[in-house]
Amino acid sequence: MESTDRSTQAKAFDESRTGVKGLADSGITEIPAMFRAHPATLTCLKPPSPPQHLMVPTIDLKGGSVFSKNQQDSKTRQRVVEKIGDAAEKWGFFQVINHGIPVDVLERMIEGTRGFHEQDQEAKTRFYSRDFTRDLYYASNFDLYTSQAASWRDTLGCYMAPNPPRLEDLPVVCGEIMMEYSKQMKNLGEVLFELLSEALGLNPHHLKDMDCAKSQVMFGQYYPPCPQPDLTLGLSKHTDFSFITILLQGKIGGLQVLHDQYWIDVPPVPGALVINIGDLLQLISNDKFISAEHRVIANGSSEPRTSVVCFFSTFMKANARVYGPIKELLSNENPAKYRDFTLTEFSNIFR
Ligand SMILES: O=C(O)CCC(=O)C(=O)O
Ligand SMILES: [Fe+2]
Repeated sequence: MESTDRSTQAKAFDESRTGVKGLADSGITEIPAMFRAHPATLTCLKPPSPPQHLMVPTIDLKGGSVFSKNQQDSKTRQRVVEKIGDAAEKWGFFQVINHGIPVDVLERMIEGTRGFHEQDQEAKTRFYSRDFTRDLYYASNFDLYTSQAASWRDTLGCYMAPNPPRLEDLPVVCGEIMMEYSKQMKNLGEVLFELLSEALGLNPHHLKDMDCAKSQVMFGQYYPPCPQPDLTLGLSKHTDFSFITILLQGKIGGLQVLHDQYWIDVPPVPGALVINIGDLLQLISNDKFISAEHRVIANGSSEPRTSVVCFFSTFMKANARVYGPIKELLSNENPAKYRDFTLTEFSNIFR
């Protein structure tokens, strides 16, 4: 496709403000050319099957033992710390169960997100924006004008912390559950940063004291059924610009992580949350933990796929705070692999 065609199509799509859901609802049987992925990407969608034993680790946080400071639970906690450290080093991804967040909160968050994307177009379009520094926006494809091909997905984005939005500024259909879910994410995030600090051999408060748990951005991702799922992606391969990311997937799979040259499915596990290490934690851990590439294949089912992503990150907001490899982790044998960056510099690179 000519690049001018591509940008004309992208502009018309953008100006329609109806997102990919609008295209899917119009009943098209072929996806527009601007969504067709490059042949090399498409080949990569049919990779050789990975060996059976390669599975993203699932870690049981066993409520009480990880959350309490009880002495007799310290052995269980130590084992959890080891498993988390191992997963963060080798995979950059793991799932957690028994994390303490009630199932009904997870379900209501998925339903709320779906409700946002499935409400009347007018109710949604008033939030439509390509200014991703805004506190709240609904849009399709952050990189609409720059990517090789667009992806089959719409997004509701919101900065939730440290300055939470006002309930009255949030969409009615999902505002309350977003506020509640964000509090739950803060609590779980703090527990995870404690465990990750210990896994790095640091005191449990180290990462929290560096403000890793302070900023939160939430994405309500919506992947409508795609008429030609073999020709595009739901979300192209990327790493996350965050310290960590907590992902809630609905019932429909599609998330894959790149591990040992294989694309490995991360199947939805009822009640579980997926945790992944982002670029910022890879940087401050001096590559001890890895920010793994991942992607979402286009949704070939007849139901929409919904996921809720909570990034511990300032994302596109300007922030002068400086981060570099943690000094306590460095030695003659392990010199710093990165220089110090401000978060603003980092987000410009990411952009
Ligand atoms: O929807 C998903 O399962 C993954 C989303 C994701 O990777 C992201 O938003 O960065
Ligand atoms: Fe991601």
